[in-house]
Amino acid sequence: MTTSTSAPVTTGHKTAVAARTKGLRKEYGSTVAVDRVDLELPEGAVLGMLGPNGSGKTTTIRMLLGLVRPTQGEIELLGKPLPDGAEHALPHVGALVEGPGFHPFLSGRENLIRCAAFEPLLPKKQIKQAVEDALERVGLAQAAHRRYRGYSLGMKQRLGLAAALLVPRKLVVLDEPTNGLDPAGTREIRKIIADLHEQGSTVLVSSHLLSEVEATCTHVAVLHRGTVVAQGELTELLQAGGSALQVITPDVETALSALRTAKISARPLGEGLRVELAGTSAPQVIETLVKAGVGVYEATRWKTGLEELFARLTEAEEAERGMSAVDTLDGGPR
Ligand SMILES: Nc1ncnc2c1ncn2[C@@H]1O[C@H](COP(=O)(O)OP(=O)(O)OP(=O)(O)O)[C@@H](O)[C@H]1O
Repeated sequence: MTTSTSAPVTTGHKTAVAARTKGLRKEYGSTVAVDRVDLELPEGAVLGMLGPNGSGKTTTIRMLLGLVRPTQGEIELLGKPLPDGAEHALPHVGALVEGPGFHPFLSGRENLIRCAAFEPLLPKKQIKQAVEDALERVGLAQAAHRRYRGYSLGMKQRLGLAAALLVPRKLVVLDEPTNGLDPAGTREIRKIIADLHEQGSTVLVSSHLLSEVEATCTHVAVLHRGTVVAQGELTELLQAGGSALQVITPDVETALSALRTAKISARPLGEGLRVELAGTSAPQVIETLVKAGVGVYEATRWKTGLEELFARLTEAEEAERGMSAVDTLDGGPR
C-alpha cells in the first residue's frame, strides 16, 4: 500500500471507460485543488470518489462535467474529449452537483419542467411524463406542488437528483448525494444507485462517508490532498490491504518481543496487538506466542475494511499533522 507521496495504488483491468482524466490539475490562485489526477471510470461501474473535506472531489467532478476548466490535463467523457466534445457527451450525463440553480418561488414540479425543457434528448411531448416519473422515483411526488424555497435540504437534494434522472443516462454523477438526508432518504439513494447500476448506467458518486462507499460501490478512487492515492475495484483494493490477525493478550510487550525475534511484523492495538500475516500464518503466530509464554485470550482474523484501508493510505501524512484521517472523514467538521 502506498501513501499519496508515491505512485497511486491501482488495480483493475483494461476495460471500456465512461470517463478518463490524465494529469488533471486545477489551481485557484496559489491553492492547488487537484493535482496529477489520472482517473478511470470503467463503463457500468459504480465508482465511489472518497476523500476528506477539501481533498478535491467536487473540483474533479466539476472539471469532468465541463463546469470548471482544468489548469492542466486532459478529460475524456463518454469517448469525447472535453471541452470540444461536451455538446455530444453531456446530454447523456445526469449530474447532481452542489447548488443547482432552482428557482425559489417555483414549485418542485415547475422547476423540473424548466430543467426538462433544456434536455436535448427529451421530446417536448414527453416532458410531463418524464417529470412525473422523476418526481416519483426520488419520493417527491407528494411535495411536488410546494415552492422550492420551502424545501428542506433533503428535499432539495431529491429535486436535484430528479433533474439528473429526467432521461435515461449513460453516466450519472452525484456529488455527496446523501448530504442532508435522513437514514430513510439515504437508503432510497442507495436503492436508486443500485437500480442505475442494474440498468447498465455508469455512476460516479463522491462521498466522505466510508461506509456509504463500501455499501454502494463496485470501484473506489481515494483522493487525498488533491491527488488519487488509490483506485480500482473495491474488492481487489480491500484484498490488497493484506490480511492480519488481531490478538487479545495482557502480555503485549512479551508478545511483541517474541514476534520480533521470529521476524513477524506486529504492533500494539486496543487490548492486544495486530499481527501481519504476510510471510506467516495464524497457527505459526499463535505457536510463537504460546511458546514465549504469552497468554492468548483471543485471536481473530482481521477483515480489512475501507476505513482501515483509507487510514493506512493516509496515516503517515496525517500523523505529521497530528490528526486522524478517519476523524476528518466521518467525524470531522463539514
Ligand atoms: N472556487 C474556488 N476558489 C478557491 N479555492 C477553491 C475553489 N473551489 C475549491 N477550492 C479549494 O480547493 C480545494 C479542494 O476543494 P473541493 O471542494 O474540490 O474538495 P472536496 O473534496 O469536494 O471537499 P468537500 O467534501 O468539503 O466538498 C480546497 O482547498 C478548496 O478550498
